[in-house]
Amino acid sequence: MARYAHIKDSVALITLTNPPVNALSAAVRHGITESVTRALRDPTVKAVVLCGENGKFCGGADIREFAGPMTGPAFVPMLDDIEAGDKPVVAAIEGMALGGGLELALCCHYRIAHSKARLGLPEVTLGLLPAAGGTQRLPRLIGIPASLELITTGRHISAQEALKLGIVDQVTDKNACEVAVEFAQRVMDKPLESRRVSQQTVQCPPDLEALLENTMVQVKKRARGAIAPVACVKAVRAAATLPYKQGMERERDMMGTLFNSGQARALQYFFFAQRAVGKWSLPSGACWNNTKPKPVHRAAVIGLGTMGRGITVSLVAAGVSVVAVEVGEKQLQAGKQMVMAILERQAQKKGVAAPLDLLRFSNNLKDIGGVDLVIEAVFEDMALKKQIFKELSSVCKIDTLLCTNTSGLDIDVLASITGRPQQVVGMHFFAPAHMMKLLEVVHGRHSSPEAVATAMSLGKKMGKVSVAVGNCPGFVGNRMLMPYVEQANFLLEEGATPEQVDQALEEFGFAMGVFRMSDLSGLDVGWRVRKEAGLTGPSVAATESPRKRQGRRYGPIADLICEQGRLGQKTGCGWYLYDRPGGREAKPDPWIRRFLEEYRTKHGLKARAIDKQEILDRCLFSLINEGFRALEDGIAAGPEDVDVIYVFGYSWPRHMGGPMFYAGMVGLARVLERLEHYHQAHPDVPSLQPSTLLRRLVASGSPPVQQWRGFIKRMRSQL
Ligand SMILES: CC(C)(COP(=O)(O)OP(=O)(O)OC[C@H]1O[C@@H](n2cnc3c(N)ncnc32)[C@H](O)[C@@H]1OP(=O)(O)O)[C@@H](O)C(=O)NCCC(=O)NCCSC(=O)C[C@@H](O)CCCCCCCCCCCCC(=O)O
Repeated sequence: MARYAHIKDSVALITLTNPPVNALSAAVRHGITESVTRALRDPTVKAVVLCGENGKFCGGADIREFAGPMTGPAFVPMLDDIEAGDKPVVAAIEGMALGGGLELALCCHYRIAHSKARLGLPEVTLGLLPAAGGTQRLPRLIGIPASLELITTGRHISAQEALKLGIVDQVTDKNACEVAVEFAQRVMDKPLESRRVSQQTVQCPPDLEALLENTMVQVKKRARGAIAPVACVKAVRAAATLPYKQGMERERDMMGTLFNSGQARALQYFFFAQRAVGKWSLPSGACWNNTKPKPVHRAAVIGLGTMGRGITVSLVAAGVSVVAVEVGEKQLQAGKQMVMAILERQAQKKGVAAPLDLLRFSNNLKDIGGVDLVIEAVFEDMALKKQIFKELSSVCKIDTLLCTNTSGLDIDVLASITGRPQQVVGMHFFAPAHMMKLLEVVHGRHSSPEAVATAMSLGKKMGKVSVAVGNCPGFVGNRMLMPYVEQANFLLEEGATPEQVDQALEEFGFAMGVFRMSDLSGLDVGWRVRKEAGLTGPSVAATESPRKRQGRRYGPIADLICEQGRLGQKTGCGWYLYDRPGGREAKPDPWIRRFLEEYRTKHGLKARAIDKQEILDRCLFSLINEGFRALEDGIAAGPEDVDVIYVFGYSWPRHMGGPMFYAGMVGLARVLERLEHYHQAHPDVPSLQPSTLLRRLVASGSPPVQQWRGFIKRMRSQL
């Protein structure tokens, strides 16, 4: 796990060998300890170079080991011994030095980085802090302000930035290992005292207290209840105010708390969940490693509204040449201006030229004949989309992939309009599409594995986290959102206010509560969907009770609000009041309060006090229940898919792992019991009826979320 070689007469070369990222597993730590001891004892060795196999220095501690009891050499004494040794140790950083990997480099006396290497202390993203001396050594090396920023965000930086900050001593375009060996030969006789970072004093800025306090306020605001960023600030404070040894004690104590926390478990689960969703598979057995994607060099985007603009920007930014089509001249010009402005802003930030040569605008569908892939992003109207797909199948070359950005309409219906249903897939982006990381790739009944592979790989190229999902109304994300929104509406009928519901959800960790989110995206979006579904509008029979649809409870409040022209931020009022149309600051609206009182009186409803727990239980558990149903139906392949969708697409707090992980944390039996309780109280609300999968999991002793895929497979094969 660490290879030892004696080279150039006087240099010991120690290579970490634990593919794919040379993580510091117990075996690797054994290897390092043994090799360093050997080098320090060998009188013919005058200097040591530490590097990683396959051009990767080290990706940090082995995260998988955190799930069980830690064995093997402890990190801190191992690193302290390297630093205290009497022979210079040079870290040759290629690929990455992250987390424990960077901490390993920080205890070396010199650091040489390859120009393409990335460095960082991302422990905070795993619910931890850099507990192998990172919080104490980094501030001594680069000062408090830069350390605070790097440790609390977990940001990866380039070798060039690391050089500027003083983290590395040299950056090279050559083989970093060879450069480090030459470097080691030059410094082998130099004194080491000044090179031991732990022995240096921390340079504190004069306004230290204000800086720490200010950072704490910012971090708490961003953290939405996450505890690790707060601990990171406290650990850096310890570096600034305490001697090294005491600082290390603070670091260890805080790590002890974080290490065993539910948040750390959730974030570490989520790290692997993100990687698991890339390994997609279809019911046919086709999957990520047996299907080759087609290259996409030229694409077309149809429709230059909010979605089309964001998709165009993302494609161009990924190096794909795009023809953006919009039929109306006014919309075309407005879209063109916006797309170019965003691309120019992005390029300015990076200090490069905007790739405008990749971009063409047209008002004629015939201009897209030669593209490899089309993404339709017009208004959410089935008739319009059908007409476009019909045209696309006649103007596009025979092997062009036809994709739709629908947020929930039936992919199979669109595919059936074309003469090439196997080449139709959904690419459901989230607004704003150039910022949001999530992409649902929807496979229809006829979608070919190659079409799915191409959309998945294009999504990755565009910097998205692509999740393959099945075809059903709302796919995974919006399907689960329906019962969540429905419960929030019912809570208003029963006595809650929008701000009370939102406050409970925001305290839970959502960036925005359901009503503020709805105001932001526009209340007309859901209104249109409900009209299409025949739940409201002229298709509803006059004899139908306003609070019942097809024998089920229905909450018409959102429809009534829309009928008043209150469509959210864009109209200056929705569930909240804004200072102007397009305003952002939501204020409670006395009009809504009055409206709700009158509504309840009209329908003979008596308002009751509703507590935070009931709000959370009903909104979250109904959403989770639908997640179980999506798993049961095979629409989502595994709980990781659902969780990644919710964290990246719907701002579910990452430190809660995602809805399915959260259900496991709360206890599946409790989720089941609460759903049963609320379903008994509201028998006319089917979304509260516990799903079969949830019942079966509970009956099987509530296995951990990591085992659900196997369980679901077995459950399906027994049906
Ligand atoms: C490294 C990457 C940037 C590479 O990205 P890339 O896109 O190229 O590849 P993938 O992301 O797909 O990864 C490939 C493959 O590798 C797996 N993997 C990656 N990194 C790790 C890792 N660190 N450990 C394990 N496995 C890893 C990944 O899962 C993929 O495999 P798969 O099968 O899933 O496809 C990118 O991967 C990346 O960003 N990695 C994570 C980097 C990171 O976050 N590093 C920090 C790790 S945490 C750490 O280092 C902590 C240190 O500070 C040490 C602290 C010492 C703590 C000691 C414990 C003390 C306990 C005290 C408490 C006890 C209290 C008590 O109970 O008494």
